[in-house]
Amino acid sequence: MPMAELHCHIEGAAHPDLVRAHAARHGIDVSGIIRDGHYVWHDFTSFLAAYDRASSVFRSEADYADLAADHLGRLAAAGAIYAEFFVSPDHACEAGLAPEAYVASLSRGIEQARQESGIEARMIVVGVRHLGPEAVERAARFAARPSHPLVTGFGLAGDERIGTPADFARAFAIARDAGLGLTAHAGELCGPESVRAALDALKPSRIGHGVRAIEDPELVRRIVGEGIVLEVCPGSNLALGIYPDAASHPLKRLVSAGVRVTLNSDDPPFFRTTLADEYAFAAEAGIDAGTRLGFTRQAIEAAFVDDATRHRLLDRLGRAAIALGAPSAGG
Ligand SMILES: Nc1ncnc2[nH]cnc12
Ligand SMILES: [Zn+2]
Repeated sequence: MPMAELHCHIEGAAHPDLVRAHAARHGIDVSGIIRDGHYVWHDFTSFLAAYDRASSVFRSEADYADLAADHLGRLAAAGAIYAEFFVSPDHACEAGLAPEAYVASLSRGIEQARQESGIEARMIVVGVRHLGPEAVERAARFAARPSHPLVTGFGLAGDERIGTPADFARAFAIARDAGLGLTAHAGELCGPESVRAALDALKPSRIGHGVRAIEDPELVRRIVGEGIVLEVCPGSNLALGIYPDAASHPLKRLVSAGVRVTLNSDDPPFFRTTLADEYAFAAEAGIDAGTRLGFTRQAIEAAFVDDATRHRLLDRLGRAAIALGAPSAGG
């Protein structure tokens, strides 16, 4: 099945073996976050701490170029034709690399993957919510510089329980004025009020997660009416205990309500998932192949790319669907 992804954190895509190898080179102890070849954490706070620690082992430009090429190569091998990933200048600074060098090296990884597999990719700079409005504005000012052609979006990640979306309105205004696409994590740890506040204050075209909007039918109607796209990450939600089991996850109910849904892996090895697993989750939830193909079309339609690239990707999707003998990816 041809796939596309809009929501994955690049450091969160790092495989534990790769992190261990870099950690050994730099003399960093990662025994507290990797055991038996898997990341260990027990709640959202300890997940974020493990994520920060894993991020700290990527220090050189080559480290990041390899990480992006490895991530995109895996996606392409599984059938993805397009991927956006989040990049965090704050994490690069923490690891001792200047944001410019960070984005330049990730861009090289994107170019390498494109040449090797044909996958197209873009980057979304994120501000980290729990670092506060100043840090998020700094990230927005960096994203707004016209010097990184593959940076096409700006977003808000981090701990949704800290602060309110209005705190970040200035950062989003900077990014909007620079012509960047906008997305914000909301409705993951917190409920529908958090999604509503993000829509009101930040005016993004996409919401990262947003699944807890399902708790408020009026908000679901607003999301449908305004054409807001949800970057749904079922494997992440289950791993973090947002929902106790697959049957409780609202993916199918969101689709039935008419919400524009995309499927995403968020931080795949942390949550023991892949993008292909997310599509398989949808199939197991009873979502038919045409609708699953529609998730890919939805992602390309909502992607932060220029129109020529979007048309090329839609064309490629159409041809892949025909080759599969798949039902239409309409909708
Ligand atoms: N699932 C997630 N939610 C918020 N911030 C994150 N940063 C990395 N993964 C995240
Ligand atoms: Zn995320």
